[in-house]
Amino acid sequence: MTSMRNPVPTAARPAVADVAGEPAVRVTGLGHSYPGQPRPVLHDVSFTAADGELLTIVGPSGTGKSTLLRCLAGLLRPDQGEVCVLGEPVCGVPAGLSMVFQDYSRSLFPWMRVGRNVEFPLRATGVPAAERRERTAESLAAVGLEDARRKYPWQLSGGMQQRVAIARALACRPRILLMDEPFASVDAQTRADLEDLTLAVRDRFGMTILVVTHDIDESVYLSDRVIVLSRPPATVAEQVSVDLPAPRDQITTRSDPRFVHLRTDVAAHIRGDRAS
Ligand SMILES: Nc1ncnc2c1ncn2[C@@H]1O[C@H](COP(=O)(O)OP(=O)(O)OP(=O)(O)O)[C@@H](O)[C@H]1O
Repeated sequence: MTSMRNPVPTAARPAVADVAGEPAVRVTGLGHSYPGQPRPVLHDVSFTAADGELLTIVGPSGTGKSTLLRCLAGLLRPDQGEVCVLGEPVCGVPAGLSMVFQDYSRSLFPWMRVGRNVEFPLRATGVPAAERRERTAESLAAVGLEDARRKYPWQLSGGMQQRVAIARALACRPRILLMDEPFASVDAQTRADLEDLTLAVRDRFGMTILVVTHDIDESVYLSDRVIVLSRPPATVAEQVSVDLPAPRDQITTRSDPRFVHLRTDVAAHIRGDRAS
């Protein structure tokens, strides 16, 4: 497999507002119900993410993790509360925010070569051709796919396709990256590589990353903080700070006794065995 340890571009970020003293993401009293459903999915969800922080969001199956992420991305309008991204209330997809979905096969266009896929959002936002080429090359290099530019997505493995999806998000130079179960559809080794790629990207860009995952070990390995959602209607049951040293390493970090303690703690909070 191509090396994933290539440098991630430290490129200029899009011009987005920064409101002094505001966290990168602020969620206040968020509630959401789907039409026709007997009860709300989310109820009074509140938390913040600091600039450069990596948060994971975990919780029981079907509790509203993806719904929460879609509210943050401006894809769903909550019926209660407020989401602020970079100090601005969200009422549409915020500038400076990109999202990576679980299903890369549906998020990439099969009829476009990899390079075209990566530059697609840049074309849509009117980035000039020379800069599009530069950003596409940088982003593909960042995920170890510099040689795949002229291939079609269906000529790549699942893990490589997800790296293309990550490269496409990086090409937008986001301040905030949302990832919805991004590694759920790849094998264990590729998953570990993509986890390390995510940490490398965060370190290089200093971007704020929020990851929804079902995998408790992954949540502890990646996080500065784990947000545990309760059963529906979901609220924040617990926030677990992860004080494991950096840089993290798949072998050393996961065999650290503190890692084992933290994963047990998160698992207990998901099951509702442990009071806040
Ligand atoms: N578009 C929709 N219309 C109606 N109900 C929906 C819609 N999307 C999700 N739901 C319901 O909202 C609840 C939360 O779904 P969501 O996908 O946000 O949970 P999740 O925690 O991400 O799930 P999982 O753990 O299975 O990935 C579920 O009961 C789901 O059936």
